[in-house]
Order: sequence, then C-alpha cells, then structure tokens
Amino acid sequence: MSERTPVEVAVGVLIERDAAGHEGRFLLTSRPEGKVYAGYWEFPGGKLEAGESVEDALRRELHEELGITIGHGPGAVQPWQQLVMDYPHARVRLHFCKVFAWTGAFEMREAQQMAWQTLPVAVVPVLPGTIPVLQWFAQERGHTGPTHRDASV
Ligand SMILES: Nc1nc2c([nH]c(=O)n2[C@H]2C[C@H](O)[C@@H](COP(=O)(O)OP(=O)(O)OP(=O)(O)O)O2)c(=O)[nH]1
Repeated sequence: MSERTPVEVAVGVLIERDAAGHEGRFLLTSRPEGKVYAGYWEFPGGKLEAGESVEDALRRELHEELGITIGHGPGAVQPWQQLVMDYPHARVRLHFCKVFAWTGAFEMREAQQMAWQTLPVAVVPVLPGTIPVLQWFAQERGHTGPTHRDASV
C-alpha cells in the first residue's frame, strides 16, 4: 500500500464579525479556469512554497488571489482545523485558518468570483474539501439541516 505524501495547503476562512464579536458571513471564491475543479466554490488559499509557514503562505496567496493584506495583530489569523483529502489528482493536507482582520479592497486577480455566504451556502457546486468546513460551522453555530445545495439538483 503506497500512501502519497500530502501537499500542504493553507486555506483562509475570512469571517465577518459584528460589534459583539459574533461570527457572521464567510467568504467563498470560485476556482479559476484552468485549475482542477474549475468553477467549484472553495475557501481561498493555496499550496505552501518551500520554507513557508501556513500563515506566510496564506498571506501570500490571499494577496496574490484577492489583493488583500491579512492583519498582523493578535487574533487576526486563528489556526482552526486540519484535514487530509485524497483526490485523484493529489493528496492534500488542508490547514484551515479563520481570518478576522484584513485591509485592502477585494480584487479578483484570477478572474474568479467571490460570494459572502451563511449557512446554508447558496452557491453551487462546492468543492468536496470545503464541505467539512461547512459542517464545522454548523456545529459551532447550532445550524441544523443542509449546509449546502446538492450540485445535481
Ligand atoms: N484553496 C483551497 N483548496 C482546497 C480547498 N479544499 C480542497 O480540497 N482544496 C484542494 C484543492 C487543490 O487540490 C488544493 C489547493 O491547491 P491549488 O491548486 O488551489 O493551489 P495553488 O493556488 O497553490 O495552485 P497552483 O499555483 O499550483 O495552480 O487543495 C479549499 O477549501 N480551498
């Protein structure tokens, strides 16, 4: 049995908070044309480059893809969950981080789309590796029922 070594991926879950600190909408982006799973909705991010930490990679990817700069202050980025996903094209270890502070205007630099969402997510289709995040949100938020729409309906 040969286990493939996972590729490390940093993923940013950007979340809006109200004045009381309650978490609200989160940001999904569509995968650009030319990538595997083009058009699928996911949380923005990408692969770590040599020598990068998860936070370094997140900072670089969100700037490259969305034109925003993640905050440096305490609490701006919170490591949240890790998940290994086995796709036909790759085995990836996803490092999901909640991101609460950023500056700059959103600019879709890879011609992708963005959508601020709550549960249940309205955009379709959602990337398989994104669905567990919606389930973690459902647990945290006491959301019952579907977290997203079935792409085939
Ligand atoms: N960004 C992101 N990737 C995810 C999520 N869930 C999930 O399974 N993935 C997978 C899809 C890809 O196989 C991998 C991310 O790689 P990528 O191809 O988007 O990264 P990249 O921008 O560094 O790509 P590239 O420069 O090599 O084209 O992680 C998610 O929520 N966000």
